[in-house]
Amino acid sequence: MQIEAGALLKNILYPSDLRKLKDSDLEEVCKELRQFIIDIVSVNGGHFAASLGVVELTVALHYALNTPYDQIVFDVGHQAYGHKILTGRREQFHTNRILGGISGFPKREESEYDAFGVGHSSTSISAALGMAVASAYKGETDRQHVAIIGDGALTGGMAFEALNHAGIEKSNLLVILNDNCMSIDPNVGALKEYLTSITTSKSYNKFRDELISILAKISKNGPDAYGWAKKIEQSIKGTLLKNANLFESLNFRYFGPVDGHDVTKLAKTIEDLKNINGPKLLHVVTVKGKGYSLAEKDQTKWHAPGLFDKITGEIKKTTHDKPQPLKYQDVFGHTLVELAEANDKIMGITPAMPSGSSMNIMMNAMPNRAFDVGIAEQHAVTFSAGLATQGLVPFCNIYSSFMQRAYDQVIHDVALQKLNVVFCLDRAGLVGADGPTHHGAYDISFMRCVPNLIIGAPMNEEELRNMMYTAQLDNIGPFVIRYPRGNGVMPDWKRPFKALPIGKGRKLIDGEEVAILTFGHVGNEAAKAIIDLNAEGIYPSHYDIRFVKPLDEELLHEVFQKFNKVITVEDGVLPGGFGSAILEFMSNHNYQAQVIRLGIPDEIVEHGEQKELWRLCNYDAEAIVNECKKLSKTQPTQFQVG
Ligand SMILES: Cc1ncc(C[n+]2csc(CCOP(=O)(O)OP(=O)(O)O)c2C)c(N)n1
Ligand SMILES: CC(=O)[C@@H](O)[C@H](O)COP(=O)(O)O
Ligand SMILES: [Mg+2]
Repeated sequence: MQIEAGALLKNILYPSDLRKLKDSDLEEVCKELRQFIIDIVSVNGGHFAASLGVVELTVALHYALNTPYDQIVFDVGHQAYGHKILTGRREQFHTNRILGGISGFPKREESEYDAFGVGHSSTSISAALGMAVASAYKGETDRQHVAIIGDGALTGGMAFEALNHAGIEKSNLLVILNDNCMSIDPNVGALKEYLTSITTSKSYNKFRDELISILAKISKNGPDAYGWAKKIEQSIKGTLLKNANLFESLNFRYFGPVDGHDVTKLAKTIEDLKNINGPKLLHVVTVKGKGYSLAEKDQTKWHAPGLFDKITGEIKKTTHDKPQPLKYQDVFGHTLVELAEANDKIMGITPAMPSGSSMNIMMNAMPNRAFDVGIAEQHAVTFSAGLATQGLVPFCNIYSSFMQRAYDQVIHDVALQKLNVVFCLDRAGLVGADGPTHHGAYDISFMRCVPNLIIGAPMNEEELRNMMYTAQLDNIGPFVIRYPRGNGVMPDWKRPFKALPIGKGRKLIDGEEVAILTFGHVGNEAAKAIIDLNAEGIYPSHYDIRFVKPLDEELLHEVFQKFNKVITVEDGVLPGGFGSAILEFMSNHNYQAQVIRLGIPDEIVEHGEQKELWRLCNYDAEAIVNECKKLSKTQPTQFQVG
């Protein structure tokens, strides 16, 4: 749906158009931009509050800088909607996150204004520093490089690795810290408390604005003046902050905190900072959800609210004929509390996703036993390992794609030491509208090759509960449980716990001619397919393999002794995945069969609705029906592997 932009915004196709306006027009541009974001996100969905919070910052940056020559790197990128609208994509913005439409995150192939592809957090300072160093090397002394990083993203270790490096480079790097005291949930940690303390330091704030513009003016007048400027700055800051500013200690010149909603002042400040060389950090204070009062009040809910009525603020429920089963994440959250009530060794850990993972259920019920450690996946894993060394049973819940960050920790700190950490990988498989940065595509492949791991995927809520129950029973070493984004399939999910035999699958349907082997929730697609196939007189067997490691060899011998036509289905990449594990088994035991592997192909899968993507990747019920029909017609003269 096309939505009309305001009178000024309508004439801004690119930042060069914005730069033709007077600075007295900027406030109106912000108003129109904010309204445009509200209009489209309310009918289209997507990330909301973060983009509203940086409207002024975005306008000021494109006004003061010479983009795309000057480069802006957004951290995470969920706040870049204003940037997209101002940089040639206003007319496509209604396709945001829709199959075939523009991406919800900055993406290099989409626009030359998107200096760096993002989605995962805490990368902006490293990337912008790389660009700044490259520019210096190429003699592009006039080029500006800006990293915009939120206070949440700054809790990620990578951001500190980059600050540490940038502090000794002379490159022209501006880090803008967008401080709104929020991650998706309220931001956490000592750093957050530190930022609050400098934001509220009255004595320092008194001097800040004057200091920035005086420095910029003096700096412009040559190297001597620059030396004087530095001295004045150091003595003022030294007195006021007693050399205690974290960023100053890392050789950054620290400016701020400034009001992130005063667009003209922001534009002037950014203009001034262009004249100050070396690494510098501008601390900007904003309100997440600014300009939409409901979002300002409940920032977590409005981080990505789904569709809503922009007038009443009512969030629209997806309409279904009958009540939907619970989301897997909620089954996890409630089950964890139930288990923790009975087992006082259980602890909960999430790196910055309390609401997304439903770890907040345990955090509310047992605040001393559940931790949000910030956007710090590596730390989350090794912290869990530490807990496990003391006989506790940590349930460390990490989205599959964010777990990519902590791979060495899984191997070095958990698997090698055979520690009883339970990894719950939420959002495993294709996640939908967030797209390739967030698809939990790789975990089966990258986990399967690590010794000592047990890796299971529940086909439904009852199985998830039983896997979680089994994982905490005995000290059985690291246990990975992967499950998808979205709803389960059982209305009555809360069934009594049963211990599962580790490495044992189950035969769900005893059929003939073709065996369908599934791993996890995709088993439900096979179940649907089998109903359709039966109607056409085709009766395949269905095995829910449950554990990709260790594999149920006994069950697989049964399969390959009976069938020479096999389909494997998984919600993960085919290279090295579940189907590959089955091929390895066949090869190890000299079985020959025609095997069709269905799953995510060896290519980047873009954004779209989950079901659309399953269709596109050919592993939904329809695909299983088609492949099964093809197989059942084939009379193999020669065995093939597909
Ligand atoms: C590595 C990684 N872990 C977790 C996330 C999920 N995530 C996306 S945005 C966000 C909060 C970011 O907070 P902040 O940087 O302060 O931005 P704000 O939303 O406040 O503008 C989190 C935790 C992510 N994108 N990447
Ligand atoms: C930007 C980001 O990384 C998160 O906001 C992510 O989009 C959350 O995904 P879910 O909606 O699946 O929790
Ligand atoms: Mg924040």
